[in-house]
Order: sequence, then structure tokens, then C-alpha cells
Amino acid sequence: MSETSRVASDRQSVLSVKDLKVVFSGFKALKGVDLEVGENEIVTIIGPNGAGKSTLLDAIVGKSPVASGHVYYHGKDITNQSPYEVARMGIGRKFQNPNVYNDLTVFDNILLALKGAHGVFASIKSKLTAGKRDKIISVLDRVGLLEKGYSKVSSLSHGQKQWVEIGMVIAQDPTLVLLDEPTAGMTPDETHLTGEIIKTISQNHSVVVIEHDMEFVKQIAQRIVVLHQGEKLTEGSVNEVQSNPKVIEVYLGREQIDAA
Ligand SMILES: Nc1ncnc2c1ncn2[C@@H]1O[C@H](COP(=O)(O)OP(=O)(O)OP(=O)(O)O)[C@@H](O)[C@H]1O
Repeated sequence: MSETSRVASDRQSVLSVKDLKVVFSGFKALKGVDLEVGENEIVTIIGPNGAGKSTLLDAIVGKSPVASGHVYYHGKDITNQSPYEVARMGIGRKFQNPNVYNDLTVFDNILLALKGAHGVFASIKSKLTAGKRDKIISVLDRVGLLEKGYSKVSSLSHGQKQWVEIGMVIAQDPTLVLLDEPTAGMTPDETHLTGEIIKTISQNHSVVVIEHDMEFVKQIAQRIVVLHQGEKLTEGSVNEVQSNPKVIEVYLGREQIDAA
């Protein structure tokens, strides 16, 4: 057993994906993938375009239908539950493009995302309790936006908008946070800060991150899962994955050529 697998098995299981298959009109996008995520763990998924990374997250949250296999969350079978049910149970998902209210302040965006919020107008006009205010401030602190609370989201940089959305996800108190390419389009400084935000978030949540930027992967990664053509090629620590000849052949070699 590798060092990283041992660390994973020592943690309380939050998510357990078993032999998951997803088929789109006869095309096998996932051909039997396993994935384990432990409490407060950061698992990073890498792999070439079309490997099935987003499909795996979609299948976990009930957005893509699972043909066979299972998704267990805290030991409960949640396979093919509706996205609404999955979110309600405590799995938060952030997509690639920020889905924020540009004309509202950062603070109000987080307020709208809080559990129990009912519609934009009702949420903003309802009395702000001290509990809600403290909660929003704590979220803003964790995503590095404490000083931007009263700025309109439209005035923020692309990276800051991504952090608002990460804040909106964690405001719902998920146990597990799924992030699909959170650093896409970010500057190097924003990318680095995002890594620090994710490490902070992992103190209270388990996190699964799909990512292409290997510098960023090295910054955050505890365990890396490599997907290729709908299958898990390997998993392990940064060093284990980077020195794996199969990974170099199908992915890292390609990334290095693309970066040159
Ligand atoms: N709704 C769909 N209908 C048909 N085919 C799909 C659908 N969603 C994904 N696919 C196909 O499944 C395969 C896996 O796609 P997926 O988006 O999961 O890959 P990915 O690893 O996330 O790639 P990228 O890094 O480019 O985002 C691709 O060949 C894609 O074209």
C-alpha cells in the first residue's frame, strides 16, 4: 500500500465511488471508475481533455445518469439522486464559469447562498440576524474577500468572482465541495491564492478539485487521481504520479509540450 493510500484509508470515508459507468448514446465516458474521498481530504483529479473528469463530478451530483456502479456518501447510496437532493445532503458543486449576481455586493451574494435563503428579494430585505452576519463574515474571511464585502461583484476581477462563488458554495455548509477547474483564466497570483483558499477550506470540508495547472496541483495536492479515456490510470502522491511513465506518456508529456 502506498503512503497516500494509507493516509486515505485512515480517514473517515465521506465519498466512495464504486465501478462507476456513464454512457452517452453508446459512448462510454466512464468505464468503471472508483474514487475515495476522506474527511478533510483534498483529492485532485487530473487527466487529458475528454478523460471524463467533469462527467465524474456530474455523475456524483446526479447531473449525468449513472449506467452502473454506485456513489456512496457517508455510506449511503446516493446513485442517480437528483442534483437538488444531492446538494441538500451536503455536496456542493462549483462549475467552471462563475454563477454570481453581478449587480449585488459580495456580501449579498453570500447572504443569498446561505441555507434557508428564499429568493433574492426576500433574502436581501429580510432582517439580517447577528448569526447570519457572523456566518457571512466567516465565509468572506475563508475565501479572502473580507475587504471586498461591500463591493459590487461586477467590479471584481475574474479571480475574485470565482472566490465569491466558492464562498457561495461553502455558505451552504456542504461536507464535500467539488470544484471544476477553479483557476481557469486566473493570473498566477490569483491561482496561488486559490490554492491557499482551498487549503483553508479543507480544514472544514472535504474537497475534490479538477485541475490542469500542475504547479497548482503541486501546491494543494494530497492525493492525485489520474483519469484517461474514462478509466482511472493511477492515483498517488505528486511524486508518485509525476514519475509514473504511463502518466507522463498520456498526460504530463503532453502538458509539457503544450506549455513550451
Ligand atoms: N452530455 C454529453 N453527451 C455526450 N457526450 C458527452 C457529454 N458530456 C461529456 N461527453 C463526452 O464524454 C467525454 C468526457 O467528457 P468530460 O467533459 O467529462 O471530459 P473532461 O476530462 O472533463 O475534459 P476537459 O478537461 O476537456 O474538461 C468526452 O468525450 C465528451 O465529449
